[in-house]
Amino acid sequence: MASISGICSSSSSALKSHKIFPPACAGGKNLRGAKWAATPLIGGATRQRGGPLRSVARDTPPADVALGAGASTPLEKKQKSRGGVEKDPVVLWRRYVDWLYQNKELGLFLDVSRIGFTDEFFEWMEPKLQKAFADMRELEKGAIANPDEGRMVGHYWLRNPELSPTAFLRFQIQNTLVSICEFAGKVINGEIKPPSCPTGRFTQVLSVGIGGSALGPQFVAEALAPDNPPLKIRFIDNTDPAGIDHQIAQLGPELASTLVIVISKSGGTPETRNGLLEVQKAFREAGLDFSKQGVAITQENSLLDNTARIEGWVARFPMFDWVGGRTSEMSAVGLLPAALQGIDIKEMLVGASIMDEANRSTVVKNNPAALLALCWYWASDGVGSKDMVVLPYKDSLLLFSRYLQQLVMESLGKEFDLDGNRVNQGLSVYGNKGSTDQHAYIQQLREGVHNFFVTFIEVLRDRPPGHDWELEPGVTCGDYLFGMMQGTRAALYSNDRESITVTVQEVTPRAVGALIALYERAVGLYASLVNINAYHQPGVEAGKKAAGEVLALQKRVLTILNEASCKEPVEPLTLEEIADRCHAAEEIEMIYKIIAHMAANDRAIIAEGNCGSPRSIKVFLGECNVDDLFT
Ligand SMILES: O=P(O)(O)OC[C@H]1O[C@](O)(CO)[C@@H](O)[C@@H]1O
Repeated sequence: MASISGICSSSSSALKSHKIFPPACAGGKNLRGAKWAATPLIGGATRQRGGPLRSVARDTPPADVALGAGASTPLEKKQKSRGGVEKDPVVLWRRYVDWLYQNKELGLFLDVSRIGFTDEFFEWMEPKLQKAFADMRELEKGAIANPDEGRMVGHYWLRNPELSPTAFLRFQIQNTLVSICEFAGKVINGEIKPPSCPTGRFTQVLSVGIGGSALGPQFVAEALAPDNPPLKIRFIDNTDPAGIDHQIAQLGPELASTLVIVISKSGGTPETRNGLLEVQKAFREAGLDFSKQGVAITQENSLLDNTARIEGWVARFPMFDWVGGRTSEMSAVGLLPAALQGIDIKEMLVGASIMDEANRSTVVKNNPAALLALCWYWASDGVGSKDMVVLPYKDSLLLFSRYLQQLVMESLGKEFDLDGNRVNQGLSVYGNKGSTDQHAYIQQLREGVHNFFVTFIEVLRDRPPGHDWELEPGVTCGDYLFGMMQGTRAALYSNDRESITVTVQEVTPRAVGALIALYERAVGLYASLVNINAYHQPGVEAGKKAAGEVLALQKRVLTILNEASCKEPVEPLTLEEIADRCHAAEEIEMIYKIIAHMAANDRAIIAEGNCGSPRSIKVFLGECNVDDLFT
C-alpha cells in the first residue's frame, strides 16, 4: 500500500527547486533545469512578412508550376513543391542531429527532422514566434489572457506557485496541494474510512465529471496507476444511463467502500449533475449515506459546492477560476484522483515544471513547445489543413490522443480570431496506439488521402528491468514494438508523410507531467501564432443551448398529450396536432423524435401507426395525470 510519502514524495530536488511545495510537503535545495544545445537558430536574418496564409493554404498549384517557382512565402513554396520531402539519408541524418531536442532532466527527446520545414520558414516565423513568447510571458505574469471571459490563465502557476501574481494565489495553490496530500494519505491509510464498514477502508474511487473534468484523470490513471493501487478508479463521464448503470453494477457491494469524487469547474454541467443524481439514487437504494462518501472538486460557491457544503460531504477541494477545464490536470481535478491511486503527484508537478522552464527559452531550438507549434504551423499551413495523428507506442499511453483531442481542438478550433475576423481555425487530433493501429487505418495513412501528419510517442524502456526475455534469438517482444514504430515512421516518410517523434525513457509521473506541460504550452504558442483565443470555448454553448430547448419542448409535448389523454374518450393526436398545440409547427421533426425516443423507453406513450411513416402516427398517454405533470 502506498503511503502518503509515496504519493506525494518530496525526494526530488528538482521539485523543491521549482518551489512547488509549501514547507508541509517539501523543502530543499535548488536545482534549476539545465539547458543543452543552446545554439541560437537565427541570427540577423532578413524577415519577410507573409502573404495571405489562408488563401495560400487552400490554393491548389496548377500542374505546370515548376517547384517553388513564383512563390513568395515559405508556405507558398511548400505548396508548390507538393509536399515532397528530403529523401537523401545523409542529409536526413544531418537534419536529425541538427534539430534533435534533448532534455536530460526529463529524459525526453523531440525529433522534428521528418517535418519538412525550411530554415527560411523559421526565419519568416521568427517575428510571430517572438510575439507568441511575449504573449506567454504576459500570461504567466497574470495578464487577462482570456479576453472574452476577462480571466487570467494560470495553469503554469500550479507547478510553480512562485510565478503566480499574488501571494494569495500562491497560498491557495500550496494550501490545496497540502490538503490533497493529507486527505489522500488519510483515505489510503484508513484514517478516513467509509461509514458503513468502520473497520474497512475505501477501496474504490468513482469519478463523476466530463470533458476537462474527466479526460486528464482518465489519461493519468491509464498511464500511471500501479497494478494494485490503494484505490481503484472508475469513471462516469456521460449522461448515458446504461453506461452509468454499468459502472455502478461493476462496483457491486464495493459501493459501500467507494469514494465518489464529483468534478465540475462550473458546478452546473448537466451530464455531471445527472451522474451525481444517479449515483445518489444507487446509494439510497443500497441504504448508504452518500454525504459520508462524497467529495466535490469545483469553484467556490458553485451549485455543486453549495450542495456539497449543505449536505456535509466528506471534503471539498477548490477549482480556480483561472484554470481552464482542459488545462486542469495539475489542479485538484487531476491530482486528487491520482494521489488516491498511489501516483506520485509531486513527480508529475516536477515534470511539468521542468518542461515549463525549458519552454520559456526564446531560442527556438531549445524550446520544445515552440518547435512543436512551428511544426504544426508548417504541416497544417497555419490553418489546420492537415490533421494530427497521435500514435503512442505504449499501451499505457492509449488515452493520450483522447486527452489531446480536447486540449488541442477545444483550444484551437475557433471561428473568429482575436481581431474579430472569421478564420475557422483548428487542428484535428485523433489516434489510438501503435502498433495496434497498424492493423486498422495505417493503410490509409500510407497510401490514401494525404491530410495528416503523425506524432509518434516512443517509450524507450520496454519493461521494468529484469523482466525481459528473448522470444526468438536476439529479439524481444519490445523489439517488435520498436521495429513496428521505426518501420511505420520510415514507410510513411518515404511516401512524403511527415512526422514528429517525442521520445521518453519510461512512462513515469515525471514524464507524464512533462508531456502534458509540453502540449499545453505548444497549444498556447500556436494560438498566438494564429492569433486566436485558446482559452474560451464559445462553440460548445450552442449545442448545450439546443439540448436545453429539446428538453423544454419534450415537457410541452407531454403536457399537451396529458391534456388530450385525460379527456373522455381519450383523444389520440397526430404529430401535426401536437406541433400545432405546442405552437411549434417548425419543430415537428423534433416532436417525432421525442415521441419515438419516449416510446422506445416505456414512457407511458402509446404511438399507433407505423413509425416508418410518421404521418400515420397517432399518440396518447397510457395513463393520464390530472395534476400538473411537472409540479
Ligand atoms: O468542469 P465543468 O464545468 O463541468 O465543464 C466540463 C467541460 O465542459 C466544457 O465547458 C465544454 O462544454 C469543457 O471546457 C469543460 O472541460
